[in-house]
Amino acid sequence: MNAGTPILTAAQMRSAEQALFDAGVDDYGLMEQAGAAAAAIIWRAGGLRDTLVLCGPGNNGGDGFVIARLLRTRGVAVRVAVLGESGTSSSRRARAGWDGPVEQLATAAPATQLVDALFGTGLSRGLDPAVAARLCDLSASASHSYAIDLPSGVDSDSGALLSAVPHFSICIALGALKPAHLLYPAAGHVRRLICADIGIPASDLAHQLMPPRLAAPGPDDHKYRRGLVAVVGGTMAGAGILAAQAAARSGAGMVRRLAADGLRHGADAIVTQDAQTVDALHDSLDDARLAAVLVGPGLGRDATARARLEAVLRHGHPLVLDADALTLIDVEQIPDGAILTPHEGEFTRLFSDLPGSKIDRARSAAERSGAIVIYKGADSVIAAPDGRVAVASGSSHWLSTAGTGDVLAGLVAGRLAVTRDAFRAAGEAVWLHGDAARRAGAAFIADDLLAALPAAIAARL
Ligand SMILES: NC(=O)C1=CN([C@@H]2O[C@H](COP(=O)(O)OP(=O)(O)OC[C@H]3O[C@@H](n4cnc5c(N)ncnc54)[C@H](O)[C@@H]3O)[C@@H](O)[C@H]2O)[C@@H](O)CC1
Ligand SMILES: [K+]
Repeated sequence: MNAGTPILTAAQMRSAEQALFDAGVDDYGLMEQAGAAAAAIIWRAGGLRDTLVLCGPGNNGGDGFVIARLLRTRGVAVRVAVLGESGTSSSRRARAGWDGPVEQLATAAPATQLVDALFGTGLSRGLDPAVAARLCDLSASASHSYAIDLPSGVDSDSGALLSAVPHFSICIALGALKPAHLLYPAAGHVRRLICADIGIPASDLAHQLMPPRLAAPGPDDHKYRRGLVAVVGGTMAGAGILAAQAAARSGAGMVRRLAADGLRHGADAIVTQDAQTVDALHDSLDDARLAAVLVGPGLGRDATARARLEAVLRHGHPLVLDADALTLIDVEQIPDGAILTPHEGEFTRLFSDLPGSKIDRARSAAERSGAIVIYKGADSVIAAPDGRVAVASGSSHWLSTAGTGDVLAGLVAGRLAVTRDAFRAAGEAVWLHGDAARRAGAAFIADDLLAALPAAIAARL
């Protein structure tokens, strides 16, 4: 998987900054660099619009003073309003560099553009209600608003809203992404996210999910080398058929649907095998060429479903567990290296007691189960047992419709068969699923994603 922009917690950000200072980087110099990067983005987006910069008491406020000074040198009509005194040496220096008037947040008049430099990663609790209300009012009066590093009031590590938070046109992340840039609800308060490079080294295991690089088949490829996928059917045939069709359009060489419902077809390219009985299912799974097996979509939750799941587990093929399989299985039964695709409810049933942010919980679940976990949602988090994490952003909210999970599960199985690398397959599948949704537009149904998949794949070759 391509390494995307790193995601750092507030503590990781502080140690990354400290490492720079230990290596001789001047701490005020870093603030100047951060402020200059942010000012350049605001200048490009906003030009000469009159601007109000809100500066808080910490280094986020310091960034605000640098931004104000630099915008003014470009001829922008800038005003500054503060909340309290500047409390760090760098922020005091930045404030001293601003030679314009300083207003108070409580009484400052609105402007066309608002720059929120009240709080960043140092926020420890929600804003005072009067301060939060003031921020929301000033933001509502502005036509464009910019959050410096983070919208003030969001918890950087979890993406929770600690107080009322307005919606921002642009959030300028400084040095690295923070979990709150990608995790909901905070992620929903920013229309556009830009990460400004200020020389923070990319050292962490968590990254934003990037567009994958896929390979087209070569001259020596054949259907088995490209990957044979089996989709285990159950009581609800439609879910398995959707998943099998997604697997068939994922780049895999061949897909078999091991049907429990007779021989109802989806696409003619999919081989449907009659595997109604557990014995027949065993026979079908007894094939060393199987590169990925998907079980769960439409499986059912009764004794027959459980027997089918246990048959699958006994064969030891590379596995994707989805939907009903995640409801039937216990954590200790999950084979090492399997891929799990839980939504919130399934995740909570399997791993109820895990603390922390969605990233923390996905990472702990992967470590505990030995599996690759795709913790689904508007902000899907992919975690591996070795600590690697990729977070997908910007997915279409139209995906919240029946059957899209079956399509994702089929895609995951297909990419697993192609790549034989579970973490990579998970990332590729989540990306392609999101891109297919973007291509499908509005009010689509799960079947429409299937039609969009070849173009999504072609775009990544
Ligand atoms: N270390 C550095 O030199 C750099 C820091 N950067 C900026 O610095 C920010 C982090 O700075 P800080 O650690 O100073 O933190 P913040 O500026 O986010 O805020 C910390 C201050 O706010 C107070 N505080 C926290 N929650 C509060 C609340 N709810 N109500 C009132 N006061 C509250 C704290 O006691 C502290 O005084 C980053 O987000 C980024 O904007 C960037 O300039 C890059 C360089
Ligand atoms: K801010």
